[in-house]
Amino acid sequence: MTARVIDGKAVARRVREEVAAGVAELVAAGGTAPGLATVLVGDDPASEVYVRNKRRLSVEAGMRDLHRHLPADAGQETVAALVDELAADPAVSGILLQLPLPAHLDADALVARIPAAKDVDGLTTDNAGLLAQGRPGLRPCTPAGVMALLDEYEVPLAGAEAVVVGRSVLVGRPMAQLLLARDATVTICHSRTRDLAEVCRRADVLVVAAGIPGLVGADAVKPGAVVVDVGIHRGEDGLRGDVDHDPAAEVAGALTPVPGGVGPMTIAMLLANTLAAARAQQDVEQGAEQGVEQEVPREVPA
Ligand SMILES: Nc1nc2c(c(=O)[nH]1)N[C@@H](CN(C=O)c1ccc(C(=O)N[C@@H](CCC(=O)O)C(=O)O)cc1)CN2
Ligand SMILES: [Mg+2]
Repeated sequence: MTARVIDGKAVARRVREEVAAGVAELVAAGGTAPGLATVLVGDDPASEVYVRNKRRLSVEAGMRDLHRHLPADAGQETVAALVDELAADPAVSGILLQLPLPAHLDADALVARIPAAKDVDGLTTDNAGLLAQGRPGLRPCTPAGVMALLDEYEVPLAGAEAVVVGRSVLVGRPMAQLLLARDATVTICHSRTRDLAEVCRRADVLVVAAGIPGLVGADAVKPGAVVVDVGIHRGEDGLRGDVDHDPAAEVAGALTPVPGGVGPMTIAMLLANTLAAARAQQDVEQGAEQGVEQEVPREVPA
């Protein structure tokens, strides 16, 4: 068997087109184009590429690029002051603090300063708490992108065995919550899991976000399973993921490639979150003008 290729590039393009149509509709209805503030601290080459792509694609979707760049030696107070300034700026719909930050900075403390309504990365404890409680909120972009791919390919989730390898705040934990919200039976694996391959082989849906190149081989894949590879590693012969692709493709029913799988979805979902945040903020402003007491509506992007 050779696995069906899950084409993240194509799905991401379609999501971005839908977001662009949503932005145009918001503006045509008298609203303001969403403003995305990407914040890059330092000059990590991979982060520079990701932020450049986020900016380019946000502009292509009709958004305003409110990018800010700080030097690698910017102190905690300086970054905190910038986040506070963006938080207070009504032109800013969404704030994205590109990770990883230089090691001398306390990333958690900085993320905590982002208002939940502008947290287009879905990383604040407010948005994580809403997700944990199964309530609407802004969702982390990579796991939201994985869910959009699974839906696009009509992967059944209710009652399915889902295994997530990795427990990061950015991917593994929210991924497990999103699958749980869709009634999958979810297992989270990590560096201390005994017999990883055996646990993975139970999965109808296997999501690998461990950050270890080629960690998951064909022996860890149930025949016919849907395998989603979140890893991205730069080697001498190009990019590779956490899954040993070619052998796994002989066993899986469907598999995401690296590149061209989950990566492009991360940016597409960021744009969807930014549009949702802008809509919610502009609804609130209209509500306030009409004297209506209204809580910030937090939409779950498609
Ligand atoms: N604040 C955040 N920081 C980081 C996040 C995030 O979601 N929020 N995720 C990753 C990096 N990331 C976005 O920031 C990201 C990674 C990969 C891609 C992507 O399109 N990958 C392509 C390959 C691109 C290449 O050639 O390098 C692919 O897989 O096809 C987009 C975004 C860590 N930081
Ligand atoms: Mg630190």
